[in-house]
Amino acid sequence: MRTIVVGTRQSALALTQTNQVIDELKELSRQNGIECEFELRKIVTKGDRILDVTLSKVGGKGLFVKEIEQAMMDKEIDIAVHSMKDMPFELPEGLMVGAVPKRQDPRDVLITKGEKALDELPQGALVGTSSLRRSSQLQHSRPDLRIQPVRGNIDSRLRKLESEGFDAIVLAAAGMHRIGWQDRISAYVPPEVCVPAVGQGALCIECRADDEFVLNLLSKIQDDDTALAVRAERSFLGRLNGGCQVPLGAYATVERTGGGTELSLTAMVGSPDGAELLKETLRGSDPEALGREAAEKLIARGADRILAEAYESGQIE
Ligand SMILES: NCc1[nH]cc(CCC(=O)O)c1CC(=O)O
Repeated sequence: MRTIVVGTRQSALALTQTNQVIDELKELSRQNGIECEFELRKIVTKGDRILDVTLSKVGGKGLFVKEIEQAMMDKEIDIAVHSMKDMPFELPEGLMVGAVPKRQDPRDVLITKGEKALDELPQGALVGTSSLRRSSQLQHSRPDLRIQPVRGNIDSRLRKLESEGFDAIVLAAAGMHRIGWQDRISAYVPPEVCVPAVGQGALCIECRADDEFVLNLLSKIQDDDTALAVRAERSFLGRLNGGCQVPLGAYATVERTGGGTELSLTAMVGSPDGAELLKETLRGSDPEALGREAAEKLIARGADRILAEAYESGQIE
């Protein structure tokens, strides 16, 4: 019987979402008569070892993913469960996205002291986020807000809400729901106000491209609509050169009509201070073409210049 070794980071979120996927895969393999067992292997990544350093100074997003991918190429592990939004645009040769399960809530949320929506925060409120995408869009609708970086895993960011005097911090709804802390969410920020990060709320199950057994198993957990939406969003990301330390976001939804599938993609690029905010919403049926088209429309309006300027001050989600 095949034992599938699942690599994971050790954060509360990584462990929880990996275990949730393993439970689902166990059930799906039983239903489909696929004989296998699962084993969890914890991996400490460079990103985890240097959680208090500004990530842009040490090389950016792939930091949470690279060592896990190396372990997969070395056959120490067979699959890994990542947050889709942490995935760099390009995967290493020999690895692939084996499946994209059904997406969780893609929205950003505010965690405040007391129940407060964005427009109820006091004048000049101190808001914690290290994401230029979030700061750009929040400052665009509330220029009075003071934004300050806050890093660390979800649990340490929540502690910093108290210890560092923030009026609010911004997190992804999906993470809070997955670890069962939805009660701490004070308000949901609508995607019209804050376009989510590319892939936010979705998971990526990565595997070796030649592992037929695993690919067959993973096909059972794939959600086709989520996979299509994420392809459109990531095509946009790829066309704008993939940097995730930059203020861009994209969110796609899928509608199945009688005739076929239609995607709607909203993409944004903004300056970190929110003074400039460009958005496009497009519809179409080819996810890659839609992402490219959105990028080209935004580039024609100056997105390249905004991103180049923001890159200098690069921070990270
Ligand atoms: N930036 C880190 C990160 N990567 C994935 C999530 C959880 C949400 C998701 O899976 O999209 C988070 C935390 C957050 O942004 O609040």
